[in-house]
Amino acid sequence: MVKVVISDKLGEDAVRILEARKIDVVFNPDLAKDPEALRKELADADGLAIRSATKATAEVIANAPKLKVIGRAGIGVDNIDIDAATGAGIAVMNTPFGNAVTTAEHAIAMMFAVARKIPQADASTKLSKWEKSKFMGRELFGKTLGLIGAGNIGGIVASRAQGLRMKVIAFDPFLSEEKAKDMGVELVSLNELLTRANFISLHTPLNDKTRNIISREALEVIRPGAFIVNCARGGLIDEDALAEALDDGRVAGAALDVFLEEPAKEHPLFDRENVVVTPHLGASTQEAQENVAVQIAEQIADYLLTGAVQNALNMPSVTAEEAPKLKPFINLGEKVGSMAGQLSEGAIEGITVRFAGAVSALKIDPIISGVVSAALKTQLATVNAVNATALAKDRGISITEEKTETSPNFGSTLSVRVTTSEGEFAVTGALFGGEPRIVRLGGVRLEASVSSCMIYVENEDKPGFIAGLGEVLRDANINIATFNLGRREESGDAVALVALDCGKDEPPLEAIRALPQIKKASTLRF
Ligand SMILES: NC(=O)C1=CN([C@@H]2O[C@H](COP(=O)(O)OP(=O)(O)OC[C@H]3O[C@@H](n4cnc5c(N)ncnc54)[C@H](O)[C@@H]3O)[C@@H](O)[C@H]2O)C=CC1
Ligand SMILES: O=C(O)C(=O)COP(=O)(O)O
Repeated sequence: MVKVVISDKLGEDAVRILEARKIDVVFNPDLAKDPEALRKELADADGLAIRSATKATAEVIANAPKLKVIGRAGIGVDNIDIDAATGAGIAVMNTPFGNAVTTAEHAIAMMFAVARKIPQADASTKLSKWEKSKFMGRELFGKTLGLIGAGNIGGIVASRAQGLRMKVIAFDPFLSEEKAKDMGVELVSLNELLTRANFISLHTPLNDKTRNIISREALEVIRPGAFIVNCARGGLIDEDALAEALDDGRVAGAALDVFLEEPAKEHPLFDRENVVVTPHLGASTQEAQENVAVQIAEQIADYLLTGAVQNALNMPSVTAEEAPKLKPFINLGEKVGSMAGQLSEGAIEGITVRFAGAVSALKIDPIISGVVSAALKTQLATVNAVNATALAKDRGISITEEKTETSPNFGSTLSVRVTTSEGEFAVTGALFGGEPRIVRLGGVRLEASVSSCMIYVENEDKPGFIAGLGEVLRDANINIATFNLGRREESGDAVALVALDCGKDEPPLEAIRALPQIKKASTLRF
């Protein structure tokens, strides 16, 4: 039975959806705080569903041998070691839209809260102090809001702020001028944003480029009296430098939902009058939590049960409708790619995948990932369909795709040409009744199914070869399962693809190579 561990406080709907799809669910939010217990639970788990409290570190991933998918019920994935997951062939998914409105609303609420000192006034009034003159605030109308990051959440914040008649500027190097114009947002440099904005709101992911984007230097040039709102990630702000800027009045106030270390039960910034804080509540509304729980449970179940991929950060998307159509071609691609990889000699420099016929109309990225992964497996132990194309790119191996709508003799064919330092080798396959068949091998036509232990032989097309090969295999007590021959021309070069019942035993390659007509012999494993 497929098993999914939920180690964070996800909405109950997630359990209901997974169980309805006959998945065994372990729902234990305490696991987020107990890495040892989490590791034990993950020893036989296929999926892991989390929010921000669980840290899916390289160590956690290394101890989860069956894990196939990590689903983040939310947006930020900085608590997941994506490189480690990719290396282990684990899909990492999030729910990019489910909590975006809720988080944008929280940022707007925090902007009001800090500008009008609402939490402080609330606490004081409840203590019967009625300090009306103490809580003089600032108006948002007509002020400039500077967004650092204007994607989903930043974009929603922009539209709400425009409704409040704020002027919105943004620093976002990945946002086009055209999109910014559509949003009614002026794109500026970070420096210009810091010097112009009355309010600054952060909405980028946390990564190596954005860590400490509000640095000590940034706080030195910030417009005096500006307010800072952070509903993205704690690591975006240098918290020590912010404390100093708040103390000397350069920053008028800060509203923080997120902190460098969470849970933040004690924090130097908590003592300050001009700081408003919430405990990472950005996504915490009933609506958002229902959305993300339902979405991630469906995405995880779809992936584990049908192969459909939605909102993955480390692999191409495949819809539930596409998945069953793609599955046989992914399987074919793996066989053809593996055979081409195993039969090529020298360091792989390029892989060309040619799609002919009906397959060319399908989504080919997942098939290419399967081909590349299988072809590289002879050279790279850690390659898998999730990391294959990235790994190939890293190593300077070119991946080329070619498509043609027609395939003269078959409904569809898939050809893989592997180019190496020594030359090139091409294999073509097709589906017969949904099963992979090799239909062309090194330029020679034949027709062979693929089995777990095979030998590939190139020989001179002369009488006596088959008898000789049969004798060698008989002497080794290895049964021939199927024998497929093809040749370039009469009495020219021939190839044979022989399936053997050899289990784990190695075929007697040296004896085969010693036969008089043999030019080349290799073992193939699938
Ligand atoms: N407080 C909370 O509970 C929540 C926090 N978040 C945080 O909000 C972040 C943003 O979420 P979305 O808007 O949905 O993501 P998004 O991916 O739609 O937008 C992020 C934007 O940041 C921009 N960006 C990336 N690198 C940048 C850089 N170096 N400088 C400036 N801009 C940069 C991107 O171009 C993009 O437009 C998430 O990554 C997450 O960490 C998200 C949901 C809830
Ligand atoms: O979706 C996000 O990125 C969030 O930060 C929300 O975090 P949470 O699910 O509330 O722990």
